[in-house]
Amino acid sequence: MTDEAEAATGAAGAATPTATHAFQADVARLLDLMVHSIYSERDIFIRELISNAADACEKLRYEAIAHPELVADGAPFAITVSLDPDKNRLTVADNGIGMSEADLIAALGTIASSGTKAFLDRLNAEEDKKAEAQNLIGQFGIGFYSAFMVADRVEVETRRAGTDAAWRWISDGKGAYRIEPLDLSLAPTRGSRVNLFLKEDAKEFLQAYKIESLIKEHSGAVAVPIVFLDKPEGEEKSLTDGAALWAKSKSDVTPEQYTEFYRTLAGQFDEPALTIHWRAEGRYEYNVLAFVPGSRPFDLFDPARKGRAKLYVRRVLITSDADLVPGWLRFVRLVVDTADLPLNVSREIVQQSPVFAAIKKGVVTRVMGELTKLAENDKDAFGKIWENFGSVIKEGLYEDYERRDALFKLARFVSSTHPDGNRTLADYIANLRPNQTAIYYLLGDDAKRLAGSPQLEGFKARGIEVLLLPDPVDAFWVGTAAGFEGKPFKSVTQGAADIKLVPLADGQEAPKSEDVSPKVATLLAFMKQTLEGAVEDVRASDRLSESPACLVAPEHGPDRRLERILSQHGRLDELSKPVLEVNPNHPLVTALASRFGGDGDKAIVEDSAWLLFDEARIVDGEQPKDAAAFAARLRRVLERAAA
Ligand SMILES: Nc1ncnc2c1ncn2[C@@H]1O[C@H](COP(=O)(O)OP(=O)(O)OP(=O)(O)O)[C@@H](O)[C@H]1O
Repeated sequence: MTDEAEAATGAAGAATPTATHAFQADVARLLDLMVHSIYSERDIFIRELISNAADACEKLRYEAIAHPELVADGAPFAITVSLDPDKNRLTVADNGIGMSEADLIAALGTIASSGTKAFLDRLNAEEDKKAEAQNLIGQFGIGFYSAFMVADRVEVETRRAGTDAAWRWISDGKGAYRIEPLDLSLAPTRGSRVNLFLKEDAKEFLQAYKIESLIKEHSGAVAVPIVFLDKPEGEEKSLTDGAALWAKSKSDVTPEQYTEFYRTLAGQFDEPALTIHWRAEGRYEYNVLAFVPGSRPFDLFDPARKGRAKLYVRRVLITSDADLVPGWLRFVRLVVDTADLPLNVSREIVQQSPVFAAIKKGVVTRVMGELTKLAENDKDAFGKIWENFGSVIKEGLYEDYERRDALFKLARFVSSTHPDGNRTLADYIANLRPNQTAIYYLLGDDAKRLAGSPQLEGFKARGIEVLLLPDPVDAFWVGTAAGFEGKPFKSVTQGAADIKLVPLADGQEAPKSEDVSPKVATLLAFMKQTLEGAVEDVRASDRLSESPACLVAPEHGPDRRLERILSQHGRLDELSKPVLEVNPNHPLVTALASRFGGDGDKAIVEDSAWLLFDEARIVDGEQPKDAAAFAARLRRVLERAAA
């Protein structure tokens, strides 16, 4: 304990005794990792503490709108980082909101940071946890607890703005922390001081040049000025001015500053894939700085589908969680600052105002415009964005009717003829075959497996391109979209294939399904009878050329993939029966047709009908209908073949 700490405990301890609290189990686990491991990326503690200090200042700036007395001392917001080499101490102090005793218990004993939660989830999912942690830690905003990577004791001295009580939180990061009252004469006037007593192997963080360069590198874009003191009673040195980057003109901002700012904003430590910075002028005026991340944020597929957008009104942070982009753009990280919204109403009311709606619309239009421009001018850069976020942007095809056409122009697809992706619908239309009347697609859950689907064979033979749609959202937009450039979307697994009029790619004439031999027709009728209850129909196919059979949905039934998704989510009780399409020219089918007759042969044909049906299910990614019966049939057929 520091000298001051002892004095304070002595002075105020009599009135309110020191209380010891155990850390929440998850925190204890996290701390154990911090305390016992040496991380190559432990530098990050400084950016985390500065980011908390900046948040504390922004919170107070907001509260002071309704309660100006909270900042009556008139001290400008600042973050001070100071070193005391004799005491082995590094301090990050702020004059922000501060914490009450209850705040301390709620904030510094539990997992508050979403980044920390995600980090722990990843660890849970990994086998070799510690080794993995080392690689991961820099990518997550793991918050306050990162202090224990470099400190063997942390003391937080804090006073909630506007109150007359101050507290000291003390922990060595080993399972418990204590909170004791702090004499006001030793406490900050408002805000917090986070004192780190550095570990033996972390003395490098007492070197002024090291800390200065870390702060400039990681926290240069923080919106509160940062001051540095290399020793007690040393001279204050201003490291950053806390000017709002978004309010500067583009020519005054370097790419490094944009990247730093993106990292603080996104809590993600890669490079932004696209930076969009503009000032809107006209009816409403606002500054926007928006980024498309270089990689997927960990919460991209959270059911809440929330983004991270900061709304400032005249430099006062109103909320870090503003509803400024629709769900399908939730990966865009952005700041909007405007003078056109009122400051003296609640966060909720601000976001219900027509001005807010107009800004939101302006933001979405601009982001869409920039994405479209990038797609035209730099295919590779756009391709990377699409790879990370295409499956999210496609949600807009379903949800945002107004922007659907613009989104269709943006969308990229993998197709049967272009397995590497990057196909636009315009490319598709330019590649239509003679007499082709629709844009064909195949839904599934894995583009690679889709590429091998038997349902594609007849299309391939005719050189018809088929879009392979592997994302769950595809099943929804494709079912509601009217089409593109006058061509409807049509599933290749639904109804009869209407491709007879399209000539084969090799110029040969395709056999027609209606021309099947009487023997095959009899076989199909028998198969239908055998599979009764499991299929709606058994019929000759136009879409197969190599495989003997496949399953498709009835003409007016929903796509089978859509049905499966709905049933997995409990929104459909019963799947509709599929149609088994059989290739009338396949050697297996013609052989079965000619053997069909005697009683013994009937048994083979029965087994074959079920096996073909189950095989088609397996190829579609499903289980055989009855695994034991499937195994018995397969064995019987193999025994015969081996006899
Ligand atoms: N300097 C500070 N002033 C006031 N409160 C603080 C300070 N530092 C931490 N806190 C409180 O402790 C909580 C936990 O901090 P931590 O850094 O672990 O997560 P976080 O900052 O909430 O996470 P995120 O990085 O996702 O925003 C904060 O939410 C805040 O309430």
